Amino acid sequence: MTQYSRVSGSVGLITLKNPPVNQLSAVVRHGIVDTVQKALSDPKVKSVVICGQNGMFCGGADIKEFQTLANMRGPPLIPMIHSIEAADKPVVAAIEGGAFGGGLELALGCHYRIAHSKAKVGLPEVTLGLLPAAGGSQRLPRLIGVPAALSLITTGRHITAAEALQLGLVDQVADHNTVDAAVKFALSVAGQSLDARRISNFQCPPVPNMDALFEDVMQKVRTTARGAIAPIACVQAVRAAATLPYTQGMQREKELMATLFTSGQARALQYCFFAQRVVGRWSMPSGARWDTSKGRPIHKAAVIGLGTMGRGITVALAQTGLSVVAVETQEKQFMEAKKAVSNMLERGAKRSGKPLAHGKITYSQSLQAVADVDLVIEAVFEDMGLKKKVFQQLSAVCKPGTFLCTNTSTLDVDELASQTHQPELVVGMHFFAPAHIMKLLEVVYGPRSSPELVAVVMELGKKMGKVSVAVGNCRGFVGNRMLKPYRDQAYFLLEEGATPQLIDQALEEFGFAMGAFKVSDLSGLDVGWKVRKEEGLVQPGGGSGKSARIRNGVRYSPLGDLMCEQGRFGQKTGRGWYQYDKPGSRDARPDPWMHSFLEEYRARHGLVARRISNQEVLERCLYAMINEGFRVLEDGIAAGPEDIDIIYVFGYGWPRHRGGPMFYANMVGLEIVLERLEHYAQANPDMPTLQPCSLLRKLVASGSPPVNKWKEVIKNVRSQL
Ligand SMILES: CC(C)(COP(=O)(O)OP(=O)(O)OC[C@H]1O[C@@H](n2cnc3c(N)ncnc32)[C@H](O)[C@@H]1OP(=O)(O)O)[C@@H](O)C(=O)NCCC(=O)NCCSC(=O)CC(=O)CCCCCCCCCCCCC(=O)O
Ligand SMILES: NC(=O)C1=CN([C@@H]2O[C@H](COP(=O)(O)OP(=O)(O)OC[C@H]3O[C@@H](n4cnc5c(N)ncnc54)[C@H](O)[C@@H]3O)[C@@H](O)[C@H]2O)C=CC1
Repeated sequence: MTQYSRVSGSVGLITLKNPPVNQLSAVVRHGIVDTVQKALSDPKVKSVVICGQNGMFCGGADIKEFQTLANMRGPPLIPMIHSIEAADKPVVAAIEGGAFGGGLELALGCHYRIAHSKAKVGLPEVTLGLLPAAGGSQRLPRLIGVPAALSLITTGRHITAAEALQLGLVDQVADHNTVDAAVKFALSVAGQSLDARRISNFQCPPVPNMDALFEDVMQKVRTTARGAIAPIACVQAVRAAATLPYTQGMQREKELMATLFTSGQARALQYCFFAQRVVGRWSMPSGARWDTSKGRPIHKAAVIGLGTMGRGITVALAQTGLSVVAVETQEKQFMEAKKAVSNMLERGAKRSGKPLAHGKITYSQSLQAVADVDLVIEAVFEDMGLKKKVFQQLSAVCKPGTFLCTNTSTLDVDELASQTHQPELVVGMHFFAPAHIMKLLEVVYGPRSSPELVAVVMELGKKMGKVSVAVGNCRGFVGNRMLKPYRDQAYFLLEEGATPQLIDQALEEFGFAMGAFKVSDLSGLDVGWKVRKEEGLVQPGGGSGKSARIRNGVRYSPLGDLMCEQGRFGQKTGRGWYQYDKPGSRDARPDPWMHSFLEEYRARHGLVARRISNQEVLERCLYAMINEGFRVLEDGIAAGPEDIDIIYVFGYGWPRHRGGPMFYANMVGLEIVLERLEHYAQANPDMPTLQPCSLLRKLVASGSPPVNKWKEVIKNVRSQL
């Protein structure tokens, strides 16, 4: 709703009131239309201020209304904003908190904008698969120029009030009460001509070499968009602003929006927006929940093992302002880690403009140094024997009540918990490399983990700027468990006739940041080799004949093992599925050696190469992964499909505009996914991961409900188990 009052004698004050972010729902738009009319027709009112309640101007259109066109009743935004701009009394936007999307477009329709120094503004529509289609794509370039508008609209980034002032997006920045400042300002401009204040009348500031600029930006956007269409439409809309009169530009904005609005990508991106918030409302099978479990403050933390992960975790903790004790036993690693952490902190400080967090870290080569910390994160080698020993030592050294966390990527968290005096105080904190940059944190609880600890760790994740997802304990948890069948299929396809390039290209065209083989080269083939050796799966030389490709009764590809035997560990050795200029280089080039290696391998195993289509690559890799996702849901390891999707979008390079694997399955059609899995399972009876999961069958039998209704079917399936 919207509140109206007259203040300081002659200022009409319109306050948007719609928690949580004063989003422009139909009722608010009604309110704005009515109150603006009231203010303009009241002779005592000489100027108008629009503000929002509870320190927030406006979070934009109500995204929930976008679910169906039928939801979008009420006055449309565009004429509403035009009538404000056309008013003959000055209208001032008082921006506290933030003005985003339609909220900023409303402010751009006002004649003046005053922002609080802590406020942020932006046009984030692109992140929802849309463009600023309430005139934003046409007014912003006219106000701040084409290059700056392109940067804001194609990225959706939020900027500070100071940057907005510098760009000319706001007229004044207030340090104290913004509404008071706006009212004062409104009094001072009452009666003044508004001719030069209506942005739709402006010409876009001229740009030298405009064609070249747009070509360059379009090229960059196409490269980074990974198949997303909204950033491209955003460039096209700004181009219309730069080249067409306002009314024609608005027509173009409308046409482009019509295409985006009903696209699957917009649905996927809006699903991700809400899914990201859903995962914060975690629950455990015991019934413990985010809103009934309280954590306690952490003042001092420790990291054990300063290799690749420990260094990043130390930085991430220090950047939250915590005191950190960093422990590494090997002298060489100890010295290198100190230097590396210091460099990472310096780079972080430069990037963020925040002060260095150096002083908060103390280094030690002894576990005794962690005696007084509140929380420990262990990041030593992925070796159960070693980790068990470390947990026994931690349990003896740490003060009672210390939370003990492991960064293991696959091992059993419960087994580690059972090494300690207080197993309820142990969880997994699974970071992703590089740990100070990657946004995902899988929080792995066991049957004995205390809700208090889960609350503490979820909160700590938030402080580190992570998207934290609470999941149950099983091998590989959610992310790595689902990755295994995906990777296995990629290997099997190589055996059957594909090349690493063919598979990676299909996956990258789908939108993955990197294909399966480039990821494997990046993380190192030796990591999986070590695990497979420990599991007794590796036979030197790979064996020969069909039986060599069956281990424990299921299909197995020894290709990765053979690569490792040849020292091809990936980027670190300069050779892997691709070749690199030198060890450590990142520029992957196809390696002709691979061709003869695969030919010889196929001959040895009696395999005849066949043509593999992109469609088969996608169906086998993605549907195998999705099938495992259904098993994860059935087993209760993830609370809902949103948890899986957010893990994949933030941790595994899944294209956000496809919404995550489970949302994607829903978009493709569950009956189609089921039919294709049945087809591939029949052709490959030795690949049990292709056998459709019973939850998938149940969902199809229940009429393939939309993803937000799966939980009901899952509940039924679990209650029958
Ligand atoms: C605002 C924030 C920065 C606040 O952040 P924070 O404090 O961290 O809180 P959150 O946890 O994020 O959010 C709290 C709570 O609020 C909910 N929420 C936030 N924003 C919105 C919103 N805009 N709508 C609804 N709900 C919102 C959020 O979900 C949380 O609730 P919970 O889920 O219950 O936990 C941050 O929230 C933020 O960034 N918000 C989003 C800002 C944003 O992206 N705004 C842009 C929205 S899109 C927009 O404005 C577009 C337009 O205005 C254009 C409209 C033009 C319309 C024209 C339509 C033409 C259609 C043509 C079709 C033709 C087809 C045909 O005819 O065929
Ligand atoms: N590398 C990756 O991409 C990811 C790794 N992980 C997990 O993180 C953990 C660490 O992995 P990395 O950092 O890659 O390993 P790493 O090999 O780079 O580092 C491990 C470090 O632990 C040290 N260490 C060994 N025993 C120790 C002890 N008793 N006390 C103190 N330090 C000790 C080693 O000297 C080494 O510096 C593993 O469990 C791994 O599975 C999790 C996510 C991603």
